[in-house]
Amino acid sequence: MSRKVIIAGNWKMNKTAAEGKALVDALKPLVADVCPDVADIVVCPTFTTLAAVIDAVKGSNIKVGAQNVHWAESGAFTGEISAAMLKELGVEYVILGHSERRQYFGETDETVNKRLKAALAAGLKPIVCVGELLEERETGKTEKVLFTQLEGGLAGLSKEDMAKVVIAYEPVWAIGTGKTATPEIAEETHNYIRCTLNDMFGKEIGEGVRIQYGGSMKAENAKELVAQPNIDGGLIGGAALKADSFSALIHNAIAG
Ligand SMILES: O=C(CO)COP(=O)(O)O
Repeated sequence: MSRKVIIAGNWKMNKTAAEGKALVDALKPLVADVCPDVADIVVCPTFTTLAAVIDAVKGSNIKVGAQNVHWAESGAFTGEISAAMLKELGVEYVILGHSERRQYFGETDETVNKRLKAALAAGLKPIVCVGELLEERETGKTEKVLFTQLEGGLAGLSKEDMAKVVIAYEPVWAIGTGKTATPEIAEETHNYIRCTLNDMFGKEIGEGVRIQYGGSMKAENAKELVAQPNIDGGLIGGAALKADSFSALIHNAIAG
């Protein structure tokens, strides 16, 4: 099954609204040649930068995602943002369960699952992150960890809902470290994720789910990674913070 490439920039806690607009203004002409049928290009700014970026991408092939969403519709949840609030702004995608949220903010598979259901109910397209720690890989626990994250994070989803979900495989040891998983290691793990999704939701759904790689992906390694049969794009941190490096990465990934 052919799956459309999806390259998403996770800006993390970087870029004010003015800086985000400047980045998108610089990126637009550099990626204007990328046909929307060939690849989805997404940028995921902070909540406070979303509105400026949504305005700046108008008329371009760049889509916008948020970095988190709360599961409740509204209520006494100081500091949180609902799915309806994101939808109203014009947000299309939302990153869920990033390892930094798991590590620093108490995110669990259960809360990822609640956020995921709220995002889907509101019509947002979720990017669900999974990935193992270095110690887990070194002690042979990678598949067990990924299975638990997928089983818990995707619990109770219908096939129809799963068809709308993107999975991001981000080995925690490769995030921001400059250490990329080799294309072989990444493909082996993506293949495991694909097989797990096939078992959970049936092949007709699992084979269609896009699985991004994330962790020190850059222009230099994007082509080889995305050339792997089960790697359908990337979730990019550092290399997405500059228009020229992100554009080069996107073009190389599409060539993969
Ligand atoms: O965490 C990431 C994207 O969500 C990856 O970050 P880096 O590309 O900076 O390693």
